[in-house]
Amino acid sequence: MSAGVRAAPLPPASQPPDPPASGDRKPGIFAPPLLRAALVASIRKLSPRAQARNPVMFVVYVGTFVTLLLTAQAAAQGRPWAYELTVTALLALTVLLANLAEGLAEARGKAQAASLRSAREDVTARRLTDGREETVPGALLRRGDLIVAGSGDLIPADGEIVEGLASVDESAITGESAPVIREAGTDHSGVTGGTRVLSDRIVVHVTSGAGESFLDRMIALVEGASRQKTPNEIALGILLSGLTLVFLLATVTLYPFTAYAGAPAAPVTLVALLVCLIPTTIGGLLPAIGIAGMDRALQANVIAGSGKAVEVAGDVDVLLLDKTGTITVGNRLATDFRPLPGVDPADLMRAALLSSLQDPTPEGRSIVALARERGVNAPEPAGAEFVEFSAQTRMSGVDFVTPAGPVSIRKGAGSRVADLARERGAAVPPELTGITDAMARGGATPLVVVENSRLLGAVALSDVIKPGIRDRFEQLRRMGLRTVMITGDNPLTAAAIAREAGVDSFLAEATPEDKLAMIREEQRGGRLVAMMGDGTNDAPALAQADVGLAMNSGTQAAREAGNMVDLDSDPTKLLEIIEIGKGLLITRGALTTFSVANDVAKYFAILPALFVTAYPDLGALNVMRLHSPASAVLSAVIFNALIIPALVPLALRGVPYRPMSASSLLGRNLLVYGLGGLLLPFVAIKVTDLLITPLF
Ligand SMILES: Nc1ncnc2c1ncn2[C@@H]1O[C@H](COP(=O)(O)OP(=O)(O)OP(=O)(O)O)[C@@H](O)[C@H]1O
Ligand SMILES: [K+]
Ligand SMILES: [Mg+2]
Repeated sequence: MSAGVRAAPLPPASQPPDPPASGDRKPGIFAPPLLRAALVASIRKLSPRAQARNPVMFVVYVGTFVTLLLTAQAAAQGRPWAYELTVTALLALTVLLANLAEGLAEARGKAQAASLRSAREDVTARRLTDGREETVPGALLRRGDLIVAGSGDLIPADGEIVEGLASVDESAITGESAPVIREAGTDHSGVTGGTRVLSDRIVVHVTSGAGESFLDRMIALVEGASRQKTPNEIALGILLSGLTLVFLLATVTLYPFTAYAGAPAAPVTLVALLVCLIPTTIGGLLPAIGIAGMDRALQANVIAGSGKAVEVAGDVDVLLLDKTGTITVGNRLATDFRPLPGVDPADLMRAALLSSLQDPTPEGRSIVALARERGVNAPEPAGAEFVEFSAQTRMSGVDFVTPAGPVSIRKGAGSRVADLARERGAAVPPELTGITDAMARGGATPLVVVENSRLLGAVALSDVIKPGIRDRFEQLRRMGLRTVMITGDNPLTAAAIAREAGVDSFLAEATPEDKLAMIREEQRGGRLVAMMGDGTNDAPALAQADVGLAMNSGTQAAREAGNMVDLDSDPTKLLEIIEIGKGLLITRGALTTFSVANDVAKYFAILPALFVTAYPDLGALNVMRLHSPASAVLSAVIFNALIIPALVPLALRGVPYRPMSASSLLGRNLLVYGLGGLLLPFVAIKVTDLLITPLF
């Protein structure tokens, strides 16, 4: 198998566009092992320090102690205390259930991360010290170490290949069984701990020691120890704390009213009322929603550097995408040779072939294949010096010496090669633009070939638009995002592909510096920008973008510059990340709406019942006809506690949504979650009241 891979190396960037199904890594939300871990966590989170992180739930926490004291007081004074104790138990349950929601989210994230991590444990490493090889446990590796991995070896740590080339089985990380080629000095030099070398030998510069790989960092983030609140979470937290304060004042001022009416409300009842009124539902679910966003990124095989990165993805306004390999399949293949008038087609094909014999890009290899297919063959000239393609020069070629004199062949972007031909003293025939424009308008990339000072013609490189990409851009547009295609290709080809793919705009003949400038420009206009990349020259742009998704196969510089890494190295993953980010923000918004609507409804459900003794006239308002003030309060507190676990699946899976503009989405969610949140408590509290009435 490895021999086959070697004979026909796979272009590393041409993995299937569709991410592997992630269902196999997704355990059920209440799966027993997760539930057990979450239960333990929910007890551990009872410490005052953990509770103080969440102001809304902290009020419930303090309230529980207050009602406990009131229970003890009643018992000490010989009064009945069953009602007090029940309220205390229900408030404690509320705190525990909120902890459980967070614990479940953490357990899920940890389970996913652990299944990724298990691949890399107990690996031995062949470390190179002063040219000598020694075997050490993988856990002892440090950043900066050099290791050797040969055929069949597991790579013990994340790193960058500094010497050699190998085909690597990354299925342990990506779930993708096709081997990929990783090579020193290219944009595919990154290797990940836990993947296996199938053939050849590589020397790897370790970039993260034991416990500090991307994966380790993500596990720590999910585990909460190093989890920090995101800006949106902090803003919402302040809003919820404000609401809590308002309700606290409202509840406290109720007391004088009831006292004045001659039937002072019991302090326990006031605490219960307060807990029902403050936004405990969203307060309890908020951490779980944030963790779930990171979980979902991990399920998509994307490792996020922080929760903020995922969240920002949901707010992105502009998406910058590469053409070749992102919008198109990336296997740009030579499909035609078009000689200039007076040029023998065989001369064009021979020159194109010679200049490509050592060109390892898919473009170069396909030119060799097409020329041979058309019956042209030429051996590599002795002493040939290959000139590698670079995005700066947009050319590649070969120089060699024949008995007749030196020969210099270049092939590349039309404008660059025409300039070069002029420099070499050639006149550029007017027919050349006709040939290249015709190719470009059809969406192909023309490569112009020049031999010494003679222009020969052009090679057409055709690429195929990825299936389904048009629909995805359409979806993004409906969500209010703008897509911009950036390409090193000429404007005509760019325009043709842009039109076919349905992107909003494009930037052609772009250098890596242009990318960075464009991101800055958008950001100056107050927009959030997402981009993906894999090369060292993408690193500045990845660092500048608000969401920078680096390919795992990319260089170390790119992986460190971005704030996310895609283990599948699939450029279209950016679209998925944006959907995950949007899902996170929408879920948080929907559950906040639901929670606040709930609280309002509870207010109207309980108050009339409370005051009916003091003000019998309020009986008319008591539309729910609850059994008694005590049963009304208990029903509301029971509902308030149980709604938290009931919404855990929604919080973790995310609110289902269809791509649409922010305003129509807001309208729709207000209707579903606002109206639903208003009505549900009435029904649920009435049913609970009926169920517990026999106990009175
Ligand atoms: N192997 C090659 N040899 C010579 N010229 C090439 C080769 N590959 C590409 N080119 C030329 O260089 C141009 C720029 O290539 P570059 O990789 O920077 O951008 P691209 O692949 O066209 O677009 P994208 O930025 O979307 O990947 C191409 O449009 C083509 O004209
Ligand atoms: K509440
Ligand atoms: Mg390219």
